[in-house]
Amino acid sequence: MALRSNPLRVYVALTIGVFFSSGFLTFAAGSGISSGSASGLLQPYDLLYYMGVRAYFFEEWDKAAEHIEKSISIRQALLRTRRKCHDECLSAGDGILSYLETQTGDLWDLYALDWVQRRAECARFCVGRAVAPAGQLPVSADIDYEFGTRNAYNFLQLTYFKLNKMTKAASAAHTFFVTNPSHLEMRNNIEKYRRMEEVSEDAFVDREKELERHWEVYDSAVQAESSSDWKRAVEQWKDCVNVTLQQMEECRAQCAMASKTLPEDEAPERTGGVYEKAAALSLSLLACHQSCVSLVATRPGRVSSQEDFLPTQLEHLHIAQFKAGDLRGAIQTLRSLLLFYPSDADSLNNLQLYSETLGGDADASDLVPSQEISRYVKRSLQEKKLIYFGVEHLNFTFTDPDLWTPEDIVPESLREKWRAERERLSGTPTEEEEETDDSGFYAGGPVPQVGVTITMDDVKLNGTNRVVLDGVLTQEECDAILQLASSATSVADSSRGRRSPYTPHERFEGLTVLRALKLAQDGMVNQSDARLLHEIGERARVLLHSYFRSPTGLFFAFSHLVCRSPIPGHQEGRMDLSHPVHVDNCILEPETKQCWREAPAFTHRDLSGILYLNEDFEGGEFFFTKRDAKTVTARIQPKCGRLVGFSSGPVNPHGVTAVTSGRRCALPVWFTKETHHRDMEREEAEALWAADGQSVLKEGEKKDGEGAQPAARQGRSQASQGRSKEARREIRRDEL
Ligand SMILES: O=C(O)CCC(=O)C(=O)O
Ligand SMILES: [Fe+2]
Repeated sequence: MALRSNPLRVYVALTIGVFFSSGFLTFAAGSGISSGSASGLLQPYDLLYYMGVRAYFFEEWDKAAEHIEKSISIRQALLRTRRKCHDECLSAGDGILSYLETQTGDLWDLYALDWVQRRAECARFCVGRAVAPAGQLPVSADIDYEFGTRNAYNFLQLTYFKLNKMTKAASAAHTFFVTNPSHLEMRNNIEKYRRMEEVSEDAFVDREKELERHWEVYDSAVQAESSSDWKRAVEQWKDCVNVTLQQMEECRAQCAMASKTLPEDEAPERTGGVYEKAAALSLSLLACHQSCVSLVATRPGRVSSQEDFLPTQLEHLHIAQFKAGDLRGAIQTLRSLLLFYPSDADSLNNLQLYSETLGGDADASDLVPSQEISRYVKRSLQEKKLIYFGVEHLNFTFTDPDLWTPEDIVPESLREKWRAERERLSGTPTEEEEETDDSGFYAGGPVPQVGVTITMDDVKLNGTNRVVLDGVLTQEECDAILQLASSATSVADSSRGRRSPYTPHERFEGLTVLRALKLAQDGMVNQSDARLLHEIGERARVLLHSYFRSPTGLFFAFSHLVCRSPIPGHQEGRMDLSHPVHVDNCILEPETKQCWREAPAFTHRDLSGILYLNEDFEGGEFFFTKRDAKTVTARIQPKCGRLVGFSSGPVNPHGVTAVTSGRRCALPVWFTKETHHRDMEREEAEALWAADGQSVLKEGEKKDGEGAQPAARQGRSQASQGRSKEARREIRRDEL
């Protein structure tokens, strides 16, 4: 599992550390919390999860499986309970509704917010009957993240593998992979499970499928549509709308109990008195409801939601109904769609067309919008109205997830503010925005190594914070590293490498410093070559740190020697890239030119470098583009000793053209300014060398005179002493 760059690995280890030192787990174990429901009430699932993870790190596999499974099932039971309570409390506080009809102005808002609270209280009381008090407390953001990213299944996968329960391991692997599709190691693990005789195809089930059912229906609706099977498309789209509405309810049901704090810590002028605090609670509950729009519209493993999710489905549905000859259905669907966009010209035209085709029958009373959609839109508008009241008067912040919200829901004063903001922004040319880099790097510093030259700078590379340096390695050094790559590959796998994660037409071999060291310890590769691999990375670090005038220390975030080679027989008519255009620390959306700095991107990477080792291959050219991922701004042909460096952010989208013959080897290096994101695997290698009496750091210092980096060096050596054990644990977790 390539979790080395995932903050979570650190998190798991740290959490365990904290628990140990506070004696919390000892207390928990002593107090007999070993099952989910000793008292008949649901116990806190987060505690069980921690216990499971602890057992995992102690390699107590049976216990790990038991606790983690229990925490998953208790969490699911908790979600079900909340849903049941949500449904039971739908009418709570409805007495207040009659006041609402008669009140206006601030009093209306007061009553409305009170009504929101009554419902939430009812739900909390109801949940209290089934869940132990500790289980009712909001879980920490870390636990939310663990379950949100399905990391529990990541642990379960290896746990079951160790227990030799391959079917369960495969199912856990698949479940994790659904939300982590770029997880290279899990993909490889899944391939291994597929090759196992005892694992049948049925094993690859998504254990969390219930929550994603609407996507399954969505995809089959699209499929029916693309094969022009209109009758089936109608059924599937109808189903999709219904399931989406249900998922929305599931999601909203969790809000009454979701983590939420009274804004006590905020400045008094912001939170005011009791009324403001109570209002803030109700508002955050409403905002939580609204956020379900985006959550439900985000596919597992994606970061951005599908905009206008429900209206889009209605759009598809009415077209399918029209094609299938169900004009009455089409009219009804269009009327539902018009609830979202009442003045949409296309919908109105279509409505007219359908009505004319149908003759005078179109106004029949049964052709009204669907009740569910009417209720959905009405409720959403009510919520938005209240929320915008809070935005206007109570400093509440809210990002509306919908595109269809009518203007008049937003108070005039807010609209005025937004207009001014838009005008201010529209004066800024987008091109200019593209070129600003807030990384803190500033290209043009000195290059502190004899023989290294600056071949291309920002001007020649048409961009910001980019450089090409030559002469970083000698030919002998390149040859030694290439030899290391070959030896490591022939040891690792007789089929010479795995399929590339970026293209099916290439193989991809990766070698980290730690792996090289271990191979050297086993006598499979030269010890001196393994050390050279470490040392040249360090050389790149010192050069780039200096050239980009980094204001802080730079730590290795990750690095591995990578060779790419074409798979014979898969080369004809290749249109793909060896590495598609991407940005190293965010997810590039070329259509909008946005770059999302969020998982699964390696968001902590700040500076990137690629140190090339050879040129005897075809293709494999490195190129920079603009944010559209199309306009190439510079091209660089790899060769021995050439180092491309650039800041890892959105000013530097880049890619690699297809490697069509030969074998292209390079050492990508990524650096972070944040010490806690540094690469612990690399540190473990350093610690092992140090324990062997071979001071790698000293050698690095001699070579590049990196006296200017005390922070980095200190960080590394401290970590070598204190954290190598954790690092080893983490690595174990990655391997099958
Ligand atoms: O190999 C190269 O030239 C670039 C690789 C790259 O961009 C990456 O691994 O992120
Ligand atoms: Fe990259």
